[in-house]
Amino acid sequence: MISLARLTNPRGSGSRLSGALTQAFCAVHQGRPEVRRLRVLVDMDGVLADFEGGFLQKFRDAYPEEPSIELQDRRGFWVSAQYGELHPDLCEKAISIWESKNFFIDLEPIPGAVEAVKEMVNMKDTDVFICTSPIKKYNYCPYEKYAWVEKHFGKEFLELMVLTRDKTLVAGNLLIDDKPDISGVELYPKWEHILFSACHNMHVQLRPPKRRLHSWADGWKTLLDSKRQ
Ligand SMILES: Cc1cn([C@H]2C[C@H](O)[C@@H](COP(=O)(O)O)O2)c(=O)[nH]c1=O
Ligand SMILES: [Mg+2]
Repeated sequence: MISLARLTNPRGSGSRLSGALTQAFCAVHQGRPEVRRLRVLVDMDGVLADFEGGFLQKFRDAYPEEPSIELQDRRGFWVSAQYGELHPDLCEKAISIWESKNFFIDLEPIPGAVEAVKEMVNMKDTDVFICTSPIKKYNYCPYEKYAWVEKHFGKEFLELMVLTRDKTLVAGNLLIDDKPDISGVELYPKWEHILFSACHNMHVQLRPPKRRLHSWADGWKTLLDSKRQ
């Protein structure tokens, strides 16, 4: 017979994920009502890792003669599109920056992000996943996204990684993400999208009831509580 521990934790790693499964299994087995857990999906670029700041610094280092865009003048999610409007060549030059080795691993954490997510994973009845879209040029990006999480959070957080180009397929209660429009094959994603403020989306007017998280110093715990039943 397969033991519960083996069923929920096949490699013997004491993860929070297997802890959640164990709790649910025990609750049902013992006839207790299962506690509704809150599942929070947290984006990486622009929410945990400072993509925009890292890009601007590396773009200026690589192309000192070219014009660049101050963070306060960024508009629209796609950096490549805004640089392409300055000059057609600059779209490709911008892309070359995040396609380069060490771009993703060198990104600085967004202020307060590491502390907030470390606290979030330890909250009662809460499951957290890091949900991020890799670029299609896969030489460095997926590897470095894992390495970044290990570097800033620790090995055990690798269990929480979800890499997908379509976040609508991932089920959760909340998706904290800096991209204003998140679309994909699922027309009715399970999550409520919370727009995380970033230089490129500051001027986006949200249609109610859409909500923002202005920074990790903003009330993220209140936000989570608003989704609990
Ligand atoms: C600004 C910008 C970003 N990308 C890429 C870089 C990242 O891999 C994703 C964004 O991921 P997230 O999970 O939505 O944060 O998009 C890009 O290809 N072009 C751009 O201009
Ligand atoms: Mg993002």
